[in-house]
Amino acid sequence: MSILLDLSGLSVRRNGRAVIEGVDLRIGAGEFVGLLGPNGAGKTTLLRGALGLLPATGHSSLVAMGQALRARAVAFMPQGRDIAWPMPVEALVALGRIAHPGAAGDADRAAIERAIAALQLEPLRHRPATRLSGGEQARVLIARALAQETPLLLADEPIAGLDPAAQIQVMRLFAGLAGQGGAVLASLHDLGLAARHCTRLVMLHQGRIAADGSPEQVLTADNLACVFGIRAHLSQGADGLLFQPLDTMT
Ligand SMILES: Nc1ncnc2c1ncn2[C@@H]1O[C@H](COP(=O)(O)OP(=O)(O)OP(=O)(O)O)[C@@H](O)[C@H]1O
Repeated sequence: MSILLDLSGLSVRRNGRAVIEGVDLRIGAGEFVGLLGPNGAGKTTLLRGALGLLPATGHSSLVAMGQALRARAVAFMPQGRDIAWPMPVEALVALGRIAHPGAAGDADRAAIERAIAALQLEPLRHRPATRLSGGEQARVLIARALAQETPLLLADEPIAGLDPAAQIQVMRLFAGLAGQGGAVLASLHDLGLAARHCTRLVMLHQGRIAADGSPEQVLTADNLACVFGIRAHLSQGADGLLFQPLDTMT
């Protein structure tokens, strides 16, 4: 399995406080990894530190490769959905091709069309992106990241604010990217969708990895109680894993 992300001893401080501490994480081709953790656990900080968007100590293969190679190795969908300019949806998706010199060639056009089709944006393609709903804007930003056609995608809460059908479509899309030999690392709060669609889960707790493995290995009663403070039920149904939160521990 070729390794597309290699972090070792990655630590990030914010405001003088250690927010990510000594994270070791290797992600290989074929993996769709859900990055889980309660609010403030450090998911965004870990993603941004791995990308070199926040100063970090330790090793990140993405930082080590330098900016030019990185733009072809990884795409990033940030948590913030701010779209500043009223450019048409298809022009915004096309920005994903900036790392590929010779923009507007056939390969670029094809990549943009694939991304628009994957996120079902055809009816919106000529609309100014600033005049879309929050969920529609999220789909446009996922499409921009997909148009980059990198082997690795990092996505920070990509399905937040999407309706149930769009959430499932995006999770299937990411699983498909992994199935075709890419890799996806996505922070997620929906543990049910994470359990059903991710090949592997990484659970962060106070800046450290508390659990890393298959959904069954990670979503244990002990981990859910200790890290999330909830009681929940995980079972194997006819359609796959079913996760049901039941109550808080307090
Ligand atoms: N700009 C900042 N300056 C200082 N501390 C910050 C800053 N941004 C975040 N933090 C702190 O870093 C810690 C981790 O935040 P981070 O955003 O990485 O968490 P998260 O797991 O992504 O949370 P959420 O699920 O709420 O998005 C939190 O304690 C947060 O208060």
